[in-house]
Amino acid sequence: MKASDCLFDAHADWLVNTLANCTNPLPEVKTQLPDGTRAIRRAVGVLELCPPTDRPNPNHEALIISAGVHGNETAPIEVLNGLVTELLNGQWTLACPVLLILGNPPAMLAGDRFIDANMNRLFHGAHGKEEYHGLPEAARAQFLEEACRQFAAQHPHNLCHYDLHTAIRPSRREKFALYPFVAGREVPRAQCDFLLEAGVETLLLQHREGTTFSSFSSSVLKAESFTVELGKVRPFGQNDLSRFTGISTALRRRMSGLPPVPPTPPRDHLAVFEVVHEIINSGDSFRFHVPDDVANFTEYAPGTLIWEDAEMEYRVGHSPESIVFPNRNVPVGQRVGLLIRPRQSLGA
Ligand SMILES: O=C(O)CCC(=O)N[C@@H](CCC(=O)O)C(=O)O
Ligand SMILES: [Zn+2]
Repeated sequence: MKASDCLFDAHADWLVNTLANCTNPLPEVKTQLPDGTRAIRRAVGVLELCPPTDRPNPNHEALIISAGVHGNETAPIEVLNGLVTELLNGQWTLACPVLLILGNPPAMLAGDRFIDANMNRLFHGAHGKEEYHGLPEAARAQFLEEACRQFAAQHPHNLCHYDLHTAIRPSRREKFALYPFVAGREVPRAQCDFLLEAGVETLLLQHREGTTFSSFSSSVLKAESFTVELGKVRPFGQNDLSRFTGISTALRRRMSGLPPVPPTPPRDHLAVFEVVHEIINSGDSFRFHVPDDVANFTEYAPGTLIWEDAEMEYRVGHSPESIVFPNRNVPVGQRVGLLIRPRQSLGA
């Protein structure tokens, strides 16, 4: 029997198995690949793979790679599933322990960002809030946190987490990563090189801890974590996967333990931005003056009115500011968008 037949249903791959069982509490299944790699399906959409202990791990690292935390962001799901299929077919050999996650299977099946609550606001303990009590997405976020905690306890050194997404809007910078805020933390050079290798030429430094998956793994597990935006949201089967070869090649290189490649373009090519202002839906009187169809990284001139409510307004400050993730359709108290500006250096 093939390893994939044991982990999934016969003739199914990981994604098919995940979608077919998205509301089933699947039991844990363990198997071994012909090369000795241990493979554990911890739950629906959660796979842990560990090379034999005598195999070198040249980059001395462990990886958490997640996709599908938003169910309609399908390209990264297809990328990750493709890597799992190659690995289980023996096309290359795993060098480091990996925890691979398809975040929100019911939303993936529905083709929606989420079912009841945006799962990428439920991490870092937020799943325990009263308002989310009893929601399957809160239970899933809690489960994923625990799976990551256990993985991190076994592999505490050089743990990295890449949470792969695609954006709702088009973007003037197609691929960009967000670095969660942790006081005093600076972005390691090797991570910048990896982003460039993956074709991600823009980095946005977050300004405060959040309730995203990457913020959780960064703050709690001390991982080097990034939310990586790889293009635009499209339904399953409608992605041009040739636009995602950068990330899949770079992740395959990391998983198979090959050495880092010198950055092309050179490291200085990484454009770095910082958050100037986080726009929050303040309630009934909140008015957002950014049009619905504006692209990420659209720049606004000093003095432009961005939002107002009964008590205050926000205008762009002395230098231009760009909008990222504009979305007026979020619950009161949640993020409507970020205003950002270029930053001269990483400070690292
Ligand atoms: O395009 C959008 O408006 C959202 C795309 C998306 O899901 N982005 C993540 C970013 C998470 C972070 O800030 O690290 C999200 O909103 O959850
Ligand atoms: Zn997303």
